[in-house]
Amino acid sequence: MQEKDHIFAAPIARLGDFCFDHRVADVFPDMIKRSVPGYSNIISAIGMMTARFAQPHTRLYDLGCSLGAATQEMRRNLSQPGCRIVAVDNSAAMVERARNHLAAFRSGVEVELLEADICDLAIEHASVVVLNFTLQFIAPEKREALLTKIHAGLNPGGVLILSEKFVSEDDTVNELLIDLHHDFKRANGYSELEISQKRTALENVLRPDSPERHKARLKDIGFAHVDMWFQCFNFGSMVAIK
Ligand SMILES: C[S@@+](CC[C@H](N)C(=O)[O-])C[C@H]1O[C@@H](n2cnc3c(N)ncnc32)[C@H](O)[C@@H]1O
Ligand SMILES: O=C(O)C(=O)C[C@]1(C(=O)O)C=C[C@@H](O)C=C1
Repeated sequence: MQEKDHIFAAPIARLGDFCFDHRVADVFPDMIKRSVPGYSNIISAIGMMTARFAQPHTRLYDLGCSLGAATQEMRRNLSQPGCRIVAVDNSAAMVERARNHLAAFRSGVEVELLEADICDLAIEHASVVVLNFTLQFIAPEKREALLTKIHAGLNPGGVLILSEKFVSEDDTVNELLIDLHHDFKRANGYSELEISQKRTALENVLRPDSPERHKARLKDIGFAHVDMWFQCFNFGSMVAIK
């Protein structure tokens, strides 16, 4: 049985910053499904894009893998020979649970699961790199260096799949998308208190960029083809092909 997310259900006197500790890791599948519109569609599409873009004898990276949902979908869709998936997260609680999750599925594909900061990771011989709702948690001043390193580590024809929460550059649309996201959370059973306490806890740690900012940065770094392939409210996913 999956545990249900009640982390922000009761009033919290001293609300700290949101972090990926063992309490979050324990309820993470329920939390992300009820919080991110389109999450399961994005996971499926990561599998579909893996099938298309994986090149034989290359590495595939799942950066900020949490419990390994994207890793598992990549693994299921990988038929190219000699590939290795490198799944990385800097939360010990996530990595510990990801190890158990991934062990529950039989597969011939090699997965290397690392507890590490993706900003310090070497990225080499890559054909597919996934940042599924991870870049938004990286300090804004470190994002360009990380994306530049990913671009350098990708083979020609390789792909970066970048899913993020966005901020709209139009204030009215931004408010609308945030309201619609909160409606989505209400419809998924979150209370007003849960929504507002989580919003406050995320304020200092999840700093979204606009789609325009992401696109311009990826193009400046040198990706040849960049576009949004999915968006629902203020959440979406982009592809960037080298
Ligand atoms: C929203 S979750 C990602 C969800 C996951 N990719 C999925 O598809 O289910 C963000 C993850 O990024 C990890 N993370 C944040 N900063 C990181 C860093 N500097 N290095 C490695 N992992 C990081 C967090 O620990 C967390 O597990
Ligand atoms: O719950 C929210 O409002 C979110 O922003 C969703 C979000 C995310 O985008 O990563 C935030 C933290 C949790 O990891 C799960 C989902």
